[in-house]
Amino acid sequence: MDLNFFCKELPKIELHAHLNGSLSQATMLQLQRYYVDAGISDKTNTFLDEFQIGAGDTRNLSECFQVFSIAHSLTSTSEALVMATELTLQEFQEDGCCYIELRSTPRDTQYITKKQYIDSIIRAMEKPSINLSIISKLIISINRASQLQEVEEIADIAIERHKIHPDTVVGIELSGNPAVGNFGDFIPALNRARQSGLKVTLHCGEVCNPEEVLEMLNFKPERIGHGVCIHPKYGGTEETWIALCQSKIPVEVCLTSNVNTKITPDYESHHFKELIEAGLPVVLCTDDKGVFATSLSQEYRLCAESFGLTRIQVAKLSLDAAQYIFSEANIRELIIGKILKFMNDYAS
Ligand SMILES: CNc1ncnc2c1ncn2[C@@H]1O[C@H](COP(=O)(O)O)[C@@H](O)[C@H]1O
Ligand SMILES: [Zn+2]
Repeated sequence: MDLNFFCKELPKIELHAHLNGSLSQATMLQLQRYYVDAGISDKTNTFLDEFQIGAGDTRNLSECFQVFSIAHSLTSTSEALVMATELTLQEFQEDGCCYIELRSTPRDTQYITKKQYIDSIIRAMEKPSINLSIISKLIISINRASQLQEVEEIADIAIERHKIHPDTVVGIELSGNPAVGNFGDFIPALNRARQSGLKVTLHCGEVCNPEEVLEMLNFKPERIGHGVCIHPKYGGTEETWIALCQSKIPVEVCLTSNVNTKITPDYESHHFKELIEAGLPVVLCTDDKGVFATSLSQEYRLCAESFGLTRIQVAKLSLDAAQYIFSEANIRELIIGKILKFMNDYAS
């Protein structure tokens, strides 16, 4: 079986995808059309080209964060959010993804409140207007640039919505420009969310900041995103690496995101290798498939090619990912069944 085809057909699990960064060009065009038809848009139209950051792009990590405002201007109403969520879930499904934990940062817009923002995504996940078989869950994001009052407000919304929709709202996370804000300031809100039953994942080690990495690992999140600057070879220290190895916290690995934002020089020198060699749990993820022009199956293929993985090793990555989802055991069993069936069919 051709590797491309194998990676696409393999039932996969996406655990690190930002809604607004995941919008494809096709979805953005459809959203644009919706705004024009509804008579509520005059912006963004000419900027869609600037949304993609491919290999060789000269933007640095901080500059990359500016592109999200283009997507944000296309997800400012309830209808647009429902559309954006449904179309994105459909794309992941068509790429062979059977389970996704999509994440997004609630925003007050000209048209909706933060609560309405979250409720629109929940509605699209629980009662989609199109036929979707992919299992979808929501992780609510807090942006590191937010003021403390806003952080508490988002934690409150996450706690409240988790109570009403415990099977849909499964986690809370910290993201945004890693050069901004201090992790310590977010601990009280994250602790409250955790006490209410929400799982926690943190963007960790996207820039060199060993003190913060240690603080984050001490917090014992259920997962971390990226984990680049943890190994001494990549901007971490002996101490941060030992702390990660001892913690055994699963790392959401985003190969193309790290290469395109130039945190990692190329695929072959990605810290995926060190993580695997140390026996640490990893999950391949896309981060922002729209911004970085990738897909989950492409991430699997790139990983297989860069590190010389066999088909069984590739399938095992997806199977292992089932252990780190935020959903209950019954969902885990369901996904494991799908992946094992694929592996058995492939072997026979
Ligand atoms: C490239 N690495 C990254 N590092 C940190 N945060 C990132 C990110 N990529 C995306 N985001 C976070 O996700 C938001 C867009 O999706 P939502 O509006 O939440 O759906 C960005 O504004 C940023 O806060
Ligand atoms: Zn991310």
